[in-house]
Amino acid sequence: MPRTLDSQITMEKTPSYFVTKETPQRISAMSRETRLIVVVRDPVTRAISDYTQTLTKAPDLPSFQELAFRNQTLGIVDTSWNAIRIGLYALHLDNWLRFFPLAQIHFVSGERLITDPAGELARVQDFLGLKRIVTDKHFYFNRTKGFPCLKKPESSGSPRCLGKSKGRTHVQIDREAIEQLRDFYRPYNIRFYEMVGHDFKWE
Ligand SMILES: Nc1ncnc2c1ncn2[C@@H]1O[C@H](COP(=O)(O)OS(=O)(=O)O)[C@@H](OP(=O)(O)O)[C@H]1O
Repeated sequence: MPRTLDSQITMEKTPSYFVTKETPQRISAMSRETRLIVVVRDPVTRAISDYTQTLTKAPDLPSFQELAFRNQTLGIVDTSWNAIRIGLYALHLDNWLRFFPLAQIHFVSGERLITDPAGELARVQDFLGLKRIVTDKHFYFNRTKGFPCLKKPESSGSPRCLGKSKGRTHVQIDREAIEQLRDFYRPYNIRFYEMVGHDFKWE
């Protein structure tokens, strides 16, 4: 980690941290004061997004259903497939809570990050004890991209959207498989809402 002054915050972003068993212990050994920010979205949409992303790198991949279910007729989900396992937020959080208090972990809603980026960023800034510098005026909705993008500060530069790999059109998955996955995730989601004290309304 780079050195920082008292007035600075070091930030590091690695999506796999939240779901890697050894990470909480390692981060805690480095600094118990670390604050953690996790972006979570509906685990069913997340799994489809994950699959869509993998498919661009490996077009011969088996179908989503083949990977997601051990037995689709019986509705048995394959929790060993990463795209499914990552969405079991309550289980990953259990692991973190052995090393960090909940007050040091902030969950950003992936859905609201799209519909209300400034609102989500306000909560992140509050969590980090920062002044609310990033506000509504820093975002605009880009119709071509279909997502909010960053306006560049007043005079300099041009607007900045996230790259092509963010916000891809998802692979179409049949209704039945989606319902089966919703049923599968429901108890884990409810437990997660209870643990963090917030209902993300994934249904
Ligand atoms: N402003 C803006 N622009 C574009 N995309 C946005 C934005 N805000 C959130 N998102 C959502 O971010 C999703 C991609 O992020 P990832 O978590 O896959 O990124 S990472 O690869 O883990 O770094 C990506 O998921 P997909 O839509 O499934 O591609 C987006 O829905």
